[in-house]
Amino acid sequence: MAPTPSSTFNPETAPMFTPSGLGSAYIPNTSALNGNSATTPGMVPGAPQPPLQQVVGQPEEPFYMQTNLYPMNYHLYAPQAPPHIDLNKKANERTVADIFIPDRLREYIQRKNEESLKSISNTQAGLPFHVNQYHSLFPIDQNFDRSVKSFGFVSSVYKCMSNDDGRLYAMRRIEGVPIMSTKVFKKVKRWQQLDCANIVTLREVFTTRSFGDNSLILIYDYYPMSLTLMETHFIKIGNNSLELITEELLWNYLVQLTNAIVSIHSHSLTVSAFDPSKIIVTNKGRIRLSACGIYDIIRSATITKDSPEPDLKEQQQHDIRELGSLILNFARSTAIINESQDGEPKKILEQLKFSQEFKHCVSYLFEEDATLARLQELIAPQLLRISNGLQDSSDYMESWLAREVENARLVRLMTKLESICDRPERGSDGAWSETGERYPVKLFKDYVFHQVNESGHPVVDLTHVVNCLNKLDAGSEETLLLVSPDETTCLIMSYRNLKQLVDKSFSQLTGA
Ligand SMILES: Nc1ncnc2c1ncn2[C@@H]1O[C@H](COP(=O)(O)OP(=O)(O)OP(=O)(O)O)[C@@H](O)[C@H]1O
Repeated sequence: MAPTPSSTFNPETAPMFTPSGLGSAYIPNTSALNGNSATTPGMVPGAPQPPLQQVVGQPEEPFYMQTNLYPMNYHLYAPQAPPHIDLNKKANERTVADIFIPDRLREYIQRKNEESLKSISNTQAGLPFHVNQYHSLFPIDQNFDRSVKSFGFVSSVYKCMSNDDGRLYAMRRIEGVPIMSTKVFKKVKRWQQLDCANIVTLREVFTTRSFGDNSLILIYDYYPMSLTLMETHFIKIGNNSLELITEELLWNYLVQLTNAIVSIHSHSLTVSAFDPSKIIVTNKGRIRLSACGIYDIIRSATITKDSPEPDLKEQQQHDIRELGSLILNFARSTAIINESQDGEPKKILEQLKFSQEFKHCVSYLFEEDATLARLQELIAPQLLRISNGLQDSSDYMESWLAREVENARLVRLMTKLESICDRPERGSDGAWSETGERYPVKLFKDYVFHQVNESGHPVVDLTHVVNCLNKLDAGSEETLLLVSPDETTCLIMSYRNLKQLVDKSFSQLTGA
């Protein structure tokens, strides 16, 4: 039967515990999940609490310094979320799953990782083994569409890996662009300098014959599992359900695209076209312009000698109208519009069930003298709402990141335990595992992972496992009784001593 650890910790006599690297941070106590109901910050569960006057009686000393008198609760999980994020359940409502990343978030991240790892045989796909330093090409164009509607040339997108830095990139190949001189790349440097959260960064542009033709290649940052706005709202791909278009969503898009356009214009560049198949959704509600720089290159490559250089101001004004058309088209797709009113933005907007502010803002984009400065004023009230949502989302992610940091230290500890115990090459060395310093570690592993009940049936209790590993990691003074499987050997040890044995054995293995 599994022995029960006895708690003999005495805070009066225990040495001060400040694990290296963790400093003396104040870590408040947590919950029933941690296997205790202690409520005083900085106290070990079950330990007597300091008398109140001890805290009140020394006002000159800050509270966190007083907690140094007691071992920190490093074997406990830190509380998971800021109070305004409703993750906190009552102690009796918690399960061990609560200390791991929520299933939906985990699944989402895993699917992204799987997407990043997808590969295909180059010969089977008829793709080159490498294009300059980029290799492992994988087509991410789900439509297998060879139309020339977007740029006037056939284009395709591949995921690829760079041999230079081992990172994944999105490679856009455009077939047959007549590039006669490097002059057509004159604006590329400016595009590369853009640093905006709503623009996919352009990394490199070159031409290649690797595909057996003259292809123009543009290398962009890669966002796994992203879909275009068209695919998100209008074209069903695989199991994806089409997302409903609401006013809130369109405000969201308008704010993000305004951010992109402001950044592009500030570099004396232009968007040229707000094509919904060239805007990708990289996360819930997060959009990015995905084909930056292409229109400039194609325009320079196909321009005839006598055509005048287009006026930058006019082109930027055109961008604002294009943005208006994109948002208007999305808005009108939510209702059946009287076709006779077609073409008149104001008349179309009148027929839609959107707020007056929204209609006013969208119709402003079609005015002759519309400016980005005024547009930013019109969308300002929405910014607070959107910024609030973004901050909540970032807090939520950080809280789960904090959990994963806690879990990651257990993985490191288990790696140490696994490396130390049952090493086949040390089988003949009795001092290594069976009788020497490693023996308590081996018994501890049994105690943690191989519990059985009275009838000898396995007991799998994840809370017990997590608790024990956390206590070992923290080197808690709590003692536990370790019993050999044949019940002939019993050892009473503290987690602190066990931790020393684990560290010593691991150092011996690594030769540290
Ligand atoms: N930087 C990127 N990272 C990850 N995926 C991307 C990136 N850029 C585009 N994609 C994805 O590649 C796929 C193909 O993009 P593309 O621009 O070719 O769209 P399309 O609808 O096929 O348009 P076209 O008809 O012009 O080929 C889309 O699913 C898009 O989400």
